[in-house]
Amino acid sequence: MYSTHFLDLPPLRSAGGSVTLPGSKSISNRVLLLAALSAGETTLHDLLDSDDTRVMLAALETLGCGIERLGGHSVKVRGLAGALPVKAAYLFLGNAGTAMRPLTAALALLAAQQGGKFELRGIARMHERPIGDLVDGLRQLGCPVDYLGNDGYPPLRLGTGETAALQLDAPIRVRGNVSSQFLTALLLALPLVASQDIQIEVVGELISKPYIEITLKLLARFGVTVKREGWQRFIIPAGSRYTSPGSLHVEGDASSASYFVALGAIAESEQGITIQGVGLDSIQGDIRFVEAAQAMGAVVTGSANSLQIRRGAWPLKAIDLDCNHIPDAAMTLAVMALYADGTTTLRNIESWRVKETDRIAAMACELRKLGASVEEGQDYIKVTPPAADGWRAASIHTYDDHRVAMCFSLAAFNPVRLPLRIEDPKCVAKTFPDYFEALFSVVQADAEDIPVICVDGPTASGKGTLASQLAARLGYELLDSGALYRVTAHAALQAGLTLEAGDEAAIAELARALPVSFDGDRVLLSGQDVTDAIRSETGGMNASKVSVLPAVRAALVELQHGFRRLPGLVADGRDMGTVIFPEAPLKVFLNASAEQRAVRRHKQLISKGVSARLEDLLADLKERDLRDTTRKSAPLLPAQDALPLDNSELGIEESVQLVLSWWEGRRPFQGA
Ligand SMILES: O=C(O)C1=C[C@@H](OP(=O)(O)O)[C@@H](O)[C@H](O)C1
Ligand SMILES: C=C(OP(=O)(O)O)C(=O)O
Repeated sequence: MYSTHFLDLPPLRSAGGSVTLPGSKSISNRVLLLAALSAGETTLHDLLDSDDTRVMLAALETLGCGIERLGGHSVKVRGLAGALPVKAAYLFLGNAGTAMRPLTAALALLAAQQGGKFELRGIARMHERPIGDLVDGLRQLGCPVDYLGNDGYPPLRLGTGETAALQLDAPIRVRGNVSSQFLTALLLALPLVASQDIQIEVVGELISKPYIEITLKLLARFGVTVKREGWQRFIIPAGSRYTSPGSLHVEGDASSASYFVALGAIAESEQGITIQGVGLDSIQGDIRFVEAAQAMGAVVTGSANSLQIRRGAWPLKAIDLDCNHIPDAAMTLAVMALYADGTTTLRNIESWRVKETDRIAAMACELRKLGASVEEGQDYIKVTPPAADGWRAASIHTYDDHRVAMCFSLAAFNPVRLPLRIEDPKCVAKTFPDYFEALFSVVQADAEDIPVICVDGPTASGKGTLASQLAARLGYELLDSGALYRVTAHAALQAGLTLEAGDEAAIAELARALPVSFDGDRVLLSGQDVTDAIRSETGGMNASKVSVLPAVRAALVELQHGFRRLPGLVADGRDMGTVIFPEAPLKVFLNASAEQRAVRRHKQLISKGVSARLEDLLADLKERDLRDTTRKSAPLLPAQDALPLDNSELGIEESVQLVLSWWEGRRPFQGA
């Protein structure tokens, strides 16, 4: 997951390949709760692992449910069979509607039935998301529910600690026009108390109906068949009781699929995009996003459990669509609309206003930043794409809304090839923590569009620390080119070669196919950890020796270019700005006095328990400086356009901030 403050996407060119989607949020949280309420054990496979499911799992554990993590997205749940071993608890449910609403109903009923008292809270936004219609329904049933903040919103107290008589005779009336999750919550909870037939009557128009279908299908998997009359009346038969199906596989998330369906519709591609884990047999309503994408021009084929998408009509065709049945995936249509041949209208989406943020306002604001014309109404949005010269490089504010972050990433395909900034990319953790990794695995940018920051400088100048900090803050790849020379020298010695000119051709041969890889701070050669061996003083001297050999330097060029990957690169070395990435948009030449560098190296060695004499280190360092600056091939020199940074008197954070401010000055997003 990218936990940076922002993630800059370079303009993207094309896409192709296959992604496997994480499990469906809606199914994961429903089956977790159903398994917890059933008798016996249920093993759930391919469960979503994200913020929303973590709060559900933590809540169930707090309530005394046995949860065993089996690894690889499988979890074994030991059900409570409807009995409450823990009668009082405080539960934090983040911003997960699929945890807050169903747990409210289940715990309110169980608290009344068995004498319990529970407090349910979430993040600030959860306390602005309505729950009054559900609470009204629960109060009709005789459940004590108190608002602990504002009336109609969480936090809530359920139960008093005493039992309360439940009134199951009269139909429970629940409004369905704010969120379908209130009806879902009652449907999931009422089988726990169905000593008689229980009727639910939906008042007003029910929204997001396909989510009720998911609920009914999963209830059936756990042995409860609800009778229904259209969308108005639902009857839970007397004697309903949850029975575990033993094990259950969770489908990939159809709402998450929408970003990759859209990608296939937008991006040029030879092979198209394949989505694994969800397909035409899905029980999730958002699978019908495919029809909307087809209407805009996508060419989609599918099987039970996978989808293949290719670009068809281009530009996309503008549509006018009632999106009430696909409220989550419809946000993706609003971004596809940027590539359409006219104005796209998405209707009947008032529920957007009470989700992770006011999504109609948020989408309108961010689409306008990109240059689109947007009209918003209480329950609709109309998007007209920017004119060819009207696109702007935008910094997309994401409002702690995973879907805003995910759908706007598709704006990086803009025809004028502007980069795009996604603020707070970690908000995708709600349902798809590795969204950007998945995106980068199937999209391509032109190499020259992928930004590179070069940090060159002499030994012990602090390049490594500065470069790795910059890479971490920007979410960029890191190339420690010095390590490549160290590994080459190590591999050459292992192969019985000398590090002298006589073996130059053989070392170069070896360097060309160097089986090196990086795993965080660890350096691997043919999968073997060689970090300590190459990071030693001798390792450094050996690197300096092979690095004077021109054939070796040439052999490593391609390997180094290969590190220029999405979303960007910080390259640390001695000739990054002069030879390897001469067109890099920012080059820093880092330096400090030889004495300062020797002192730092000395401290570093002492802290590792290696004894060393300061005078020796200073002499070695001067020797290396001389060799590096006077070698014939790519001597250590600042690039002409490099910015000098003498960090003799600067702390690490000061240097990092300074370079980040230089970088920001070269980005097009100022004032966004
Ligand atoms: O029941 C569910 O799993 C959901 C129902 C929908 O909410 P509304 O019914 O509030 O539209 C949807 O937006 C949400 O992401 C998940
Ligand atoms: C509305 C959403 O979430 P929640 O389940 O919290 O309602 C969503 O995921 O888009």
